[in-house]
Amino acid sequence: MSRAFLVVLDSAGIGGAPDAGEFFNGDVPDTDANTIGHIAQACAAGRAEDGRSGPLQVPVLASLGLGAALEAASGMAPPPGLDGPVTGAWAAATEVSRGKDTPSGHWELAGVPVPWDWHTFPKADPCFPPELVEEVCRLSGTDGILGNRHASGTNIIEEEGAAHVRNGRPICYTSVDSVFQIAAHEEAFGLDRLLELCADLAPRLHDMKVGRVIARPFLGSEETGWKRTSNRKDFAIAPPAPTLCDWLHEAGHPVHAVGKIGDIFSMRGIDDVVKGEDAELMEGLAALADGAEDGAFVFANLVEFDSLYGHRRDVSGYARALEWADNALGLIIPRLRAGDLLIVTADHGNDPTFSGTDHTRERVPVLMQGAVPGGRGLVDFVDVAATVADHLGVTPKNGKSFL
Ligand SMILES: O=P(O)(O)O[C@H]1O[C@H](CO)[C@@H](O)[C@H]1O
Ligand SMILES: [Mn+2]
Ligand SMILES: [Mn+2]
Repeated sequence: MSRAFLVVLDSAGIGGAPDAGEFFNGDVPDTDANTIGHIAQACAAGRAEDGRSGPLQVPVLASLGLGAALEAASGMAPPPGLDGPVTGAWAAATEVSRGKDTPSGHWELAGVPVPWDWHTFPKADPCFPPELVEEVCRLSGTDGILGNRHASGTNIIEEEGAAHVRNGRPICYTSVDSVFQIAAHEEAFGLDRLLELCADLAPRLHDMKVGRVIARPFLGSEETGWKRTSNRKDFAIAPPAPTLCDWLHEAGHPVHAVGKIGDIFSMRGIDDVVKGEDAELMEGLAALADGAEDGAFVFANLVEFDSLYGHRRDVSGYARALEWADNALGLIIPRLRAGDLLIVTADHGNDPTFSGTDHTRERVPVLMQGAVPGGRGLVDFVDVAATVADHLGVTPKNGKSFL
């Protein structure tokens, strides 16, 4: 029996979402956002020269069909670096869930579109209701909170880090996503205390249809600067129905998660999880390519495209990360066995050339190694789940297989 590997490059969208005009960064609709397309254009124009140079160098993703998927999704002619011959199987997928966030994207890729409207907090200052603030204070034993507004996570640590270390109040903030995020110093506040606070708060926020409470621990000082650590933890609402992980798990297939996947699916239908920074996750993925059992499903998320570069609007950084991942995937592919299927995709966009600091509503690439080569054109997110299930001999509960 063969295996299936589903790798999500978090936020690597390819533009063209038909409903992008209904999603915003500040006052600007996401209509023209195109994460991969705009990064490739910036690279080709010499506008992404920090730590790298010239056209985007992603020969593996390009030969799997990234440029073709980009063109099918958005009509953009593939820029230099994405314009070579295609030998893989590819598609461009459209999302229907009403959120441009990580859980919506992943659940729908796993066969379960989100049936509800997420609760988001108003772009006001303060943005959280007083009862919620009281609950945070009660649970954390503090006399107030810091933040209480929409913010970028790295900016708010700059703004509130010193006060936090002085008065011990947790830094609470949100974004256009359905999230309640708490940043706290690992030593001054305590990592375990932060994780416990988030775990205790999560049920109340999930009842409000807030998708995630996210612990954002950091270290450092005002003098040396602040740095977020990889001890981030997402306390996500559970998927509304059994997902691809459950379909396969119930049919007796081992399911291995890499990265945030365990949190996103509340560990449902998942046997074990590899954690760490993206470089460690990529090593974990390579080890699973070598060692995962026959019939296994390996589901990986690489988050740093989004967290380190997309939200920070860092075009060179995003391009460097894509080039690094392309090289690493090129080393993993030869380690796959005959009959294995690898799908590389994304969960939403986060165009680093775009206005604001939030995700962007986009179509995503579906690049396949191990399927019959050729283009499948425009498909649905749920078709990815159907394809993986079909490949492993399990009848999909949703979607159409590409095989
Ligand atoms: O700016 P940071 O803290 O990275 O936050 C970002 O990360 C959140 C969860 O992925 C998003 O909703 C966005 O707010
Ligand atoms: Mn994401
Ligand atoms: Mn994000």
